[in-house]
Amino acid sequence: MTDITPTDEEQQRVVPVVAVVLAAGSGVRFDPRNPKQLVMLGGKPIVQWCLEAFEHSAAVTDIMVVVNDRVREPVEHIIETTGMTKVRAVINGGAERADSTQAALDTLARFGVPGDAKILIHDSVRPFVSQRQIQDCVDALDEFTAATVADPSTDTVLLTEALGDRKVIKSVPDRRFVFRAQTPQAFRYATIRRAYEFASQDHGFRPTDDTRVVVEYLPDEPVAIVAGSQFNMKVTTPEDMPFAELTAAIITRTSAKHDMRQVLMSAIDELMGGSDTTDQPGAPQQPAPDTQAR
Ligand SMILES: Nc1ccn([C@@H]2O[C@H](COP(=O)(O)OP(=O)(O)OP(=O)(O)O)[C@@H](O)[C@H]2O)c(=O)n1
Ligand SMILES: C[C@](O)(CO)[C@H](O)COP(=O)(O)O
Repeated sequence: MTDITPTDEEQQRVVPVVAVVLAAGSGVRFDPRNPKQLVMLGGKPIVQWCLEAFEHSAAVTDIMVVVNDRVREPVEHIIETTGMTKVRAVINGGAERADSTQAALDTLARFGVPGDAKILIHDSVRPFVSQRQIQDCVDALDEFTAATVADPSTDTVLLTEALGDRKVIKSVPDRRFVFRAQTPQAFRYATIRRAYEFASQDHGFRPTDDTRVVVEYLPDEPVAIVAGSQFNMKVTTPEDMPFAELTAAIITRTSAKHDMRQVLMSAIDELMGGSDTTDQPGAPQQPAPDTQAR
């Protein structure tokens, strides 16, 4: 494992924390005529939920969005009209997910991002990433060079092989060790860059996520698991929409209640002569991690 213990001088420096939001997919399994990253969910496009989560994160310093020609204009419109301040670039992706990540890594190199920068790569179609998950990814990189949000499998997973024209079970992994990969997937820049350099020599390699690139090509670098949840779902097919709509409605309601409590507490605070009520019993609490106000 690479030694990433910072020197005193390095500790004084602010390490960039860059969120890369991948939105260059064509959503074939959803509806290729209707890019899913732009589909409205609880009153705003799916990609906007993700962008706002990173914009509001205290840990994230910069955001890069990876798009295709079809979605570029609407995505730029969202960034402009919502007044996001952390988006540094909207770049073109590639044919496959890994090509889009590669495009982001190349752009970061051109920007001169340091090797110890923390890079969080996120699917634009996982709208409900929580502030806790983002922060836990950032923190995990103080100990590891790679980490991924993942959710323990509640299903028993079957690994299969072909037998004639059927599939039969080859093995059944112990469920206690089985997790479902989610995003963000987080890396020190030098680590993910090196893994992708190796992968680029291997033309048949088609990873569906970024941690796999580290697992395959840098097997000595452990990839830490960060707690995910079922709410950090990916919108993959139209069947995912009812659950997504329900989750969006719950978050919007919780967030509205939270805002109302904030207004009331400030009013009370003013009436009481300006005492700080935010740390006292009954002071407004953050909504539960998975339903944090965005
Ligand atoms: N060439 C690609 C392919 C995917 N993605 C992004 O990576 C995430 C992966 O989610 P997935 O459900 O696989 O998205 P799509 O590739 O769009 O879906 P499909 O495989 O059904 O076409 C999405 O945010 C997608 O926009 C990307 O930026 N560039
Ligand atoms: C990165 C990912 O979201 C992890 O669950 C996933 O691998 C993305 O793409 P997929 O094509 O749906 O597997």
